[in-house]
Amino acid sequence: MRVRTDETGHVFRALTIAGSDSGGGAGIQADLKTMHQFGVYGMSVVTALTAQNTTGVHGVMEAPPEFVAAQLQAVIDDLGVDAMKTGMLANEAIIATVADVLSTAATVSRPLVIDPVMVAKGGTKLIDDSAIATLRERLLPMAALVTPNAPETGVLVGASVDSWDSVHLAAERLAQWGSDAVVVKGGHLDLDVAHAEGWRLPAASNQMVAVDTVYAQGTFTYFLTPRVNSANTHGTGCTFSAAITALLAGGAPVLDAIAQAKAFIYDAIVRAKDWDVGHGHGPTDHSTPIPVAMSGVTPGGSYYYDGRNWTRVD
Ligand SMILES: Nc1ncnc2c1ncn2[C@@H]1O[C@H](COP(=O)(O)OP(=O)(O)OP(=O)(O)O)[C@@H](O)[C@H]1O
Ligand SMILES: Cc1ncc(COP(=O)(O)O)c(N)n1
Repeated sequence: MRVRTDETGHVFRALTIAGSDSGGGAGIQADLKTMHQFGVYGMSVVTALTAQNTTGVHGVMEAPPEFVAAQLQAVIDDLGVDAMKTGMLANEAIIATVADVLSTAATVSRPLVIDPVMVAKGGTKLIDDSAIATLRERLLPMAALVTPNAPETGVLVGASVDSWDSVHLAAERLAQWGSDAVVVKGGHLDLDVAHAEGWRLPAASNQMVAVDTVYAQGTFTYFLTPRVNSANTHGTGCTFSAAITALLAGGAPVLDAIAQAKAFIYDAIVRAKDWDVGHGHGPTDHSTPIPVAMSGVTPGGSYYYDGRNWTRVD
């Protein structure tokens, strides 16, 4: 994909502030591959190195907070940022440093997506427990969007998220911390929500859906795809939030960006379903073609993507 520009020749730039995954499926590597695929110039601030592969995280080395600040300042001072995301932030000192730098830079006016990465697939913690409050108090108020999965949502609001009602309640509570929008990702949620919501899913669908629930300005909007039965889902959360960030860098409205990113991650999981990359949870296919944009998503609607088209199902 060629780098995209606007009519004045401005190259769209996106920044990821995250950890390195030596296995290339998640973290900084997934983010940069995804941004590149969306035609956006990607930049990175590395918070931690992980010795990681598809079987798990075998070691972590955190960057000194001053060096995270130095990377961030270097990018902001010279290249400029149209949208940015955070992933693995590792500890409280790094979170406070990122918040300090962003709140003094003009960059803070750019959309910030927070993917509150907490635990890797194999169970290794990627952030200290003591850092959660700082993330909530310092970073969420700056966010255009926060993208927790169900367990992360539960940790952030201090209540378990394991029923359809609890998803709604938690999304509302999370928004009170100041993020303009919240998406509770449904990769970990195996609920019969289609039935609960009365969605009219296409007859061909097997009703097993992965639902992402968006809460913004007092309204819930839902994005659904079939649930893919695959072991290769390493880095889905990183890839999804990086795609949203790339689209925001190009000026897309947040709901349209979430829809297109949701279609992208679905296609990327489907394309990598039978891959034999590694012996554990393999990566998704970051070279997936960009799915058609769905512009003008109506807040409050429910939308289903089947790998080709979006259908309104509410
Ligand atoms: N099996 C699946 N089939 C279809 N979509 C999925 C599947 N698993 C995850 N997704 C989608 O991928 C995106 C990331 O969701 P998920 O809840 O898995 O995030 P995550 O927990 O941060 O990622 P990970 O589980 O890799 O740490 C969401 O849009 C979600 O709906
Ligand atoms: C460095 C790093 N960052 C994030 C994740 C989680 O990835 P995801 O939630 O996308 O699977 C990971 N495993 N490693």
